[in-house]
Amino acid sequence: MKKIIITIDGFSSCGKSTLARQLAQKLNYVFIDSGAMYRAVTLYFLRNHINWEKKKDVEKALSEINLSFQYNDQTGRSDIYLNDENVELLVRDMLVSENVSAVSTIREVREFAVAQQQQMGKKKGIVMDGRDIGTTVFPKAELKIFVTADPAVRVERRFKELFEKNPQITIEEVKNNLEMRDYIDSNREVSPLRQAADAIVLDNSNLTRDEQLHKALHWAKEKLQQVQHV
Ligand SMILES: Nc1ncnc2c1ncn2[C@@H]1O[C@H](COP(=O)(O)OP(=O)(O)OP(=O)(O)O)[C@@H](O)[C@H]1O
Ligand SMILES: Nc1ccn([C@@H]2O[C@H](COP(=O)(O)O)[C@@H](O)[C@H]2O)c(=O)n1
Repeated sequence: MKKIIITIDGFSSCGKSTLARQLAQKLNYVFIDSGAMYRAVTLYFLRNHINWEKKKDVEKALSEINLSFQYNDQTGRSDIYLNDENVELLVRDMLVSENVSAVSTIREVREFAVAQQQQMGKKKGIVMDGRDIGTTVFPKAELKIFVTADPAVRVERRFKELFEKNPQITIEEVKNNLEMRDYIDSNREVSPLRQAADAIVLDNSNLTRDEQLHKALHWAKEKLQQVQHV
């Protein structure tokens, strides 16, 4: 059976990774959270005090970074590794969230990440979520989904998730971070967050996780049927 590439883009915290992970599981496809790659690069820059305003420092730092995803038996999910260290939890830290969008504006960082993402999709059978997956990484993807949700709903969902790990966190902190990232991501020069012209929009403000999966799975099955006849 022929396989396809599915891209899921959208604003911060609208449920892209949740949907992409579940969809990949149902289809027995690879799931890649491209945001985790930008987060891991940011973690490396912060830890090593890299001055990311300086192109040479960025290039040297990138040459020292190896990113990979490895399956975690305990969680049943793929974790991001930075130079053989599992940093899946560390990259979700607020300090990383505060800096990741600035780091993601850097052309060299994007070229570094995009080249690896395209390599991962060579054999198709992949669901990748992010900001520029349907526009830049896989512009010819068979199925592109652009997820949206009401900003207040997005803040509430992310707050609920982070509060469980850190009861000190405030809703203002979460709201400011989402707004800042959405602004930088949408306004950067290289590969800004955009809805691809051929993407299907999925507003999940009032949908459960199961309902959004059901819709996406329906679109994926339709696409799969079409490509078998080509
Ligand atoms: N339909 C839904 N209803 C309620 N909560 C949801 C729904 N979809 C996802 N969530 C929850 O919302 C939060 C954000 O989801 P997720 O991490 O998948 O978003 P994202 O778009 O990948 O975010 P980011 O780009 O910021 O990493 C998570 O806590 C997730 O469990
Ligand atoms: N394709 C992508 C994916 C992510 N980014 C940047 O990384 C940040 C974190 O991503 P999450 O999906 O984990 O929220 C995001 O805010 C972007 O700045 C990107 O540029 N391109």
